[in-house]
Amino acid sequence: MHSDSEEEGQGSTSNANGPSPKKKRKINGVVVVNGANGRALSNGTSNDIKLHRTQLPIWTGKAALVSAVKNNDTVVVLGETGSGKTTQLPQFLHEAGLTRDGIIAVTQPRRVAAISLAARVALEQGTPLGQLVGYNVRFDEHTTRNTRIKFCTDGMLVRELLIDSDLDRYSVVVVDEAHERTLRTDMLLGSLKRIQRERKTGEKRDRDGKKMKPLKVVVMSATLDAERFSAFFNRCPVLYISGRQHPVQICHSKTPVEDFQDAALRTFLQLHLDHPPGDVLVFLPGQDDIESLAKSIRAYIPQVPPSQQKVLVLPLYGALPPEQQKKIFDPPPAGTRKVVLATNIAETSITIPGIRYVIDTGLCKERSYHTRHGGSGLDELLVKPISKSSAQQRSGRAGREAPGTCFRLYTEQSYNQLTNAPTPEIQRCDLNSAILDLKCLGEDPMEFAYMDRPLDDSIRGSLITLYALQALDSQGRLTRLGRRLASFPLEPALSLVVLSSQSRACTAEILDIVSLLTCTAKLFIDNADTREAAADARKKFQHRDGDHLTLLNIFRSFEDVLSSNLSAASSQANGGPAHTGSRRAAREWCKAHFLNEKALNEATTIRTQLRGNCEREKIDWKVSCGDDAEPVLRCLLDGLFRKSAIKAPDGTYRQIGMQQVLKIHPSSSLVDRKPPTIIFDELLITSAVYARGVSAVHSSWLIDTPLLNSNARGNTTAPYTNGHT
Ligand SMILES: Nc1ncnc2c1ncn2[C@@H]1O[C@H](COP(=O)(O)OP(=O)(O)OP(=O)(O)O)[C@@H](O)[C@H]1O
Repeated sequence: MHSDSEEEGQGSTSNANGPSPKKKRKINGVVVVNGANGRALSNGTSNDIKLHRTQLPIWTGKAALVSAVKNNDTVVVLGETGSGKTTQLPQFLHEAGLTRDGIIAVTQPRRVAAISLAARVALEQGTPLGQLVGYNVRFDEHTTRNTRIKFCTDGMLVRELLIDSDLDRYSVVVVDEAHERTLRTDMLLGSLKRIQRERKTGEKRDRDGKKMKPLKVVVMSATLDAERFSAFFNRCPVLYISGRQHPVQICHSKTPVEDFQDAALRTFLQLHLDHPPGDVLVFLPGQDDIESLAKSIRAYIPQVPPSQQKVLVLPLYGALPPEQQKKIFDPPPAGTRKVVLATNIAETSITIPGIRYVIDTGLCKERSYHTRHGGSGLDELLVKPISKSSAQQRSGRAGREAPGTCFRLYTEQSYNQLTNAPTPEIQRCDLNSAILDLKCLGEDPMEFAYMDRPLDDSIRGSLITLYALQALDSQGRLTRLGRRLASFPLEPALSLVVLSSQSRACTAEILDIVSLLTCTAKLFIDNADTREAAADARKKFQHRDGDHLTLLNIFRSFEDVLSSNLSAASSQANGGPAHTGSRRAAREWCKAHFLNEKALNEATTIRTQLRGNCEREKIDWKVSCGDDAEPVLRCLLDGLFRKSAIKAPDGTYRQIGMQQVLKIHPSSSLVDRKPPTIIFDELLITSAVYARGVSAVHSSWLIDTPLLNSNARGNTTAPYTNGHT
């Protein structure tokens, strides 16, 4: 099946893709830390844990690392996967007294990593999670006043910046997995540079007027482009931790793979039958691929010899509710092989106990945004080959606790042709929210310290959108409305929908709709075989004005099922635990209507948070417009006016302000009715450009939208082009 086997080795020899040790020493201010190799960790006693810590490659470099951080504002730390960077460095700094004046924040691109790392480090420190060591991710925070090491998503730290622009509670910020270059990581890097300067020069004072303590920054990754990060932070020192804990044998496909699903299935079955015990982690591009491979594995397993039929298949993707995600960390029943089917959310930082084998399809899903005319709302999720750094991270997951093997379902030649690192997200995503956050931080988005600057067209497009949303005034200054919009954990356009629900007296309806629009899990779970049955079952929810009000009907019917089966109705009204019987009824109801219960539960959680946001903004979220659809549609139009379109004589639509030609997606309830004017949630390119999530609005309502008003004034672009083009 596979050949071209090579080993990504142990000890201080670097792997084929990394720089040679000699070259490493040449880099500006470099300190080379040589690591030792370790034995597998048992998860058990404190002695085991102490022993494990001392055996990690990073351990011998402890003193050098601590002194480098003490003596420099910023250091870049580069080390192989599993060398101990993420779990140990924060503990070293804490033990060396760097938390006396503030907290250490350790940022992660993904919430699952932040939560599991906090749990691990709390265990290593021998304290309950949430005390000395805690975490903060969207919709979930476990910290106390005593927390000194806080794992958080990069997005949460950016949100904290909006409240405390100097991060004065923090003494050190560790930006982990910086090579992933998420939008929030890049925003953080630029902001941290500013904060360091302001704290150092005394430009900003603390609440008592005293000069603030310097902020230390540590930028970490296994694979990042160290010199670029060093150059960005004024040529700061780079520290290398050489050595990984356990070797990983790499096997490439001999020939190119045509069908990655089929290849992943075969590879899994073959290794399951031929290889010694050990759990398996398979990397796939998306949720659909995961569900389909899970189905195939479950279908094939009954055909293998009975002694080998014990296989536990566990999915892992972003939209999966946290309690389901956590299951991957549990040991499987005795004699069972666990196989985790994951997207790239399992690629960095996390250690899934038991994993000895990785199967890497070499593919991921990447979002890219069309910047034309300031963003037509055309967001594409494309399956793309991963980068070399992702491939290395993926293989690294096999050698966390013991030697492992990684089967790459692509040839060595294909591997060599991969790009070194992914394109920074800031250069391929919608920037509206990021630019609004920068404005709230008092930054000029055209002058911000980007590591990689987005296209000027993208920045300008977002400025125009924010102006049209009235988040900025004609001078490009942040308005009071803009600051309010930024206080919601939503896209600015949806924040505006929520805010305008106050004056239109329909906040209850709008929060239900926006919560469902925001949740990550898919609501509709039909496939080609069940599409007709699903459409029939859901017909009763259809609203004549379109998909948004249909969503509202679905959410409300779901809640009716829950509450009519609740023995204690009050517990549910508070968002408290629902009765098991009502849960069961809700599950069956969802199944009968081909709806994803997870999505509805997620929307319920989001709504609870949004209600909290409304309370802080003094908006009464209980106010309802009853059965009147008009206020709801008008609110949606207030925020989504850039996603409105008018019917052309040929039955297609023209997006207002962009002239984008589009059609209504077949999944919409309005596909046959084709009303004269529509709003939509997103555009999708397949054989044509389709609008999805469509509602009918009155053409006359468009007159009131900021888009037409500002166009009429002829000045949508004027304030931002001067001096910036
Ligand atoms: N949750 C966990 N359960 C068991 N062992 C763990 C856990 N987290 C970390 N470890 C152990 O600690 C080692 C070091 O993990 P750590 O995350 O610090 O490495 P790293 O250098 O940051 O790697 P990466 O860049 O891949 O995240 C792992 O290889 C593993 O042996």
